[in-house]
Amino acid sequence: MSLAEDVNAYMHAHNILEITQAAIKSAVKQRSPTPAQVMAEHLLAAHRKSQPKRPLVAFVLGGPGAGKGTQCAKIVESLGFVHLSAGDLLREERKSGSAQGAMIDEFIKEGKIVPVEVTIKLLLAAIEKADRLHNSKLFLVDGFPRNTNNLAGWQKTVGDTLLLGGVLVYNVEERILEERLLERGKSSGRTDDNIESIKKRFNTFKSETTPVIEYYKCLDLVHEFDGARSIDEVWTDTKSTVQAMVAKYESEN
Ligand SMILES: Nc1ncnc2c1ncn2[C@@H]1O[C@H](COP(=O)(O)OP(=O)(O)OP(=O)(O)O)[C@@H](O)[C@H]1O
Ligand SMILES: O=c1ccn([C@@H]2O[C@H](COP(=O)(O)O)[C@@H](O)[C@H]2O)c(=O)[nH]1
Repeated sequence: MSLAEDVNAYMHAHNILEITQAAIKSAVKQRSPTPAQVMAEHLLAAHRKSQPKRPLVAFVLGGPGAGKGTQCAKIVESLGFVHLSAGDLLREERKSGSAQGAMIDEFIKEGKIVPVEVTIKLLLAAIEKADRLHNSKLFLVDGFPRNTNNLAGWQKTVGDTLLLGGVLVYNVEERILEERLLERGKSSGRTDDNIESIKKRFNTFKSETTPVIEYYKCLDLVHEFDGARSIDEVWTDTKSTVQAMVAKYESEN
């Protein structure tokens, strides 16, 4: 085969003429003074659309008792996300009775952050299972990343294989959080819904989780909510934010 034939065959096999013509059309349509830029953007968008969809992840953060789980349940019900609570996964793992289970138990009671390798392994296994069994593409990761070590672990292990659409952050003052958690503690059976653990969890949130939120603010990924309002008021804002996040994801992927 000659070089010209080879080139022709390649162009035909990969629709290069059609792709290039569409890029040229979009530059001409816009009468852009920078056609190369418009064409490059068009080609990139076309490439992204042709790739298999990366799952979308939204992190959900806020102090203990801020209403993360409550809002996540509503997002699942109304917008079809899969909810993965890092705390729930750790509590489930704790039941295993292994040495790791005992370690998790101790960390939870003390309000300390479990080593990132343990949490990421549980999160990724749950994401892979939901993707494989139900082709789920929308995930809420609730209560993670809890500190900068979690953040680094996520970036190293997950990188760009999942698309971070945003970080939902619920702000509530400690006085209200304490009331909510003590009330929840009457029936939750959680070993950390007592005043000693609650104080420790507040300290961990302030010293370790706040820097993570600040980091994502710098990337313009944070959506903050006043979580002290009624559940329905918080939901109204949450819903419109998450709907916009999904719409952007669907249009770009
Ligand atoms: N907006 C709200 N107003 C009043 N009570 C609320 C509100 N949101 C949640 N609650 C109640 O506060 C308690 C804590 O809520 P939730 O479990 O959703 O918080 P969380 O942030 O997931 O907590 P944690 O981090 O400890 O798991 C629950 O008993 C819940 O019913
Ligand atoms: O990424 C995480 C998430 C949670 N933990 C530990 O679990 C408890 C309870 O978490 P909730 O989100 O309130 O259910 C938390 O205080 C940590 O001890 C963790 O280590 N890493």
